[in-house]
Amino acid sequence: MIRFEHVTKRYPDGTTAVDDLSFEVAEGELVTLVGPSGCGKTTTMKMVNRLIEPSEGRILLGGEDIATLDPVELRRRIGYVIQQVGLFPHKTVLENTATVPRLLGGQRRAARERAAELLDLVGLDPAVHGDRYPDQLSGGQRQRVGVARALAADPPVLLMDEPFGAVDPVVRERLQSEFLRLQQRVRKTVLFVTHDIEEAVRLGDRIAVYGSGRIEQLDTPATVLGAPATSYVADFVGADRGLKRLSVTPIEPDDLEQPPVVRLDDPAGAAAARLRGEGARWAVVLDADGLLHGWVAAETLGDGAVRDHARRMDAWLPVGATLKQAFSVMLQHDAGWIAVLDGAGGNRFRGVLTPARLHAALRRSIDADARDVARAEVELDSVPTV
Ligand SMILES: Nc1ncnc2c1ncn2[C@@H]1O[C@H](COP(=O)(O)OP(=O)(O)OP(=O)(O)O)[C@@H](O)[C@H]1O
Repeated sequence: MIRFEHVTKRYPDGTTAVDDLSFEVAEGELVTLVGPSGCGKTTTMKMVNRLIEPSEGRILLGGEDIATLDPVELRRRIGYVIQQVGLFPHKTVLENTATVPRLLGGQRRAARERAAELLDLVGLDPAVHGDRYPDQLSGGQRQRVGVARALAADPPVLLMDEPFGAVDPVVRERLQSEFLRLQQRVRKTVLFVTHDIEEAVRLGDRIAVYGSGRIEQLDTPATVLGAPATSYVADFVGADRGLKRLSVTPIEPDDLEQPPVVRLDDPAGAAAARLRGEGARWAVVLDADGLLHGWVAAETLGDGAVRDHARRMDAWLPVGATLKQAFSVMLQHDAGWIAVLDGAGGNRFRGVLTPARLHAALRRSIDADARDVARAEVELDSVPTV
């Protein structure tokens, strides 16, 4: 979808900001460009919407060489979100968001309806925030308006340059989650610049780690963290990359422990006998529809039904959530285990994750990468030398 072919940018003063860059961002893919200040990320991005022209090489968008396109026409196909959002201060939030559809010749009413939909999509209530002016919003809210405005012309491509850089870490994390959810719905082709490796890991389908003017490694977050291609990348992603892996390793059904399961309406005596027989100290409790209710300790089971003794357990996660989320939910609920349910609204109970299982899952993912690296080394070794 976006393809860089041997792109170099040399500024008039002789600085080579980007040096012979070749890579591709697939349709619907989000690639984060990450690296230290001055390594050429912004230059790379601005060449895509022709705010900067390359010195050599070419960039293709949907197969077309962008040098042959009218820049204004090109920019209509590309949403652009930057840190200093650049909203019009004298226009309301709704008017700001509706600007581009209006410029494209849309009717006022249709443009405003579309703008309201977009504000809703980025988590702002048009009825509450639509008529405010930018200086009546928080920094995080302004960023959301920036994203809504970039989406207004429904461009297939989004360029985002440190869009969440100016907000505090808590708001930033929330904006990231919301943006991820949004991207799952709209599936734009996105180039996202950040100098924050955590953000790059969290958002990117793939990460491009920049050295000076060059990409040192372009791969999935798990591979960049697990098998850094060079010592530069290893240094950049940091010594705590094992911890960062938690945020990119999903919970898989095989990671789960299967404790005994009882139903709310089961007779307590029978449940107690069963748990004794299995040597189990507790069981997960499901309701009549098979949905998670909570848990019950074997020693508390007396008369009546399981429901008379069961305790509620609200901490759960869907299959596919990350180990970091699991760890965080465990800490938040001070729980020794958390239930894992089918995602996608199914909510069927799949098993539980314990700290021991979490550790095993982390090991599994590290070992898998170690095998990949070993395999790559064997392949390298088998290349004949002359
Ligand atoms: N107009 C210019 N003239 C000369 N050199 C420039 C110009 N713009 C950028 N540079 C240089 O090109 C290099 C890459 O700059 P660029 O803005 O792409 O980096 P970056 O990775 O986006 O940095 P940051 O994270 O600080 O924004 C830097 O050394 C910068 O000083």
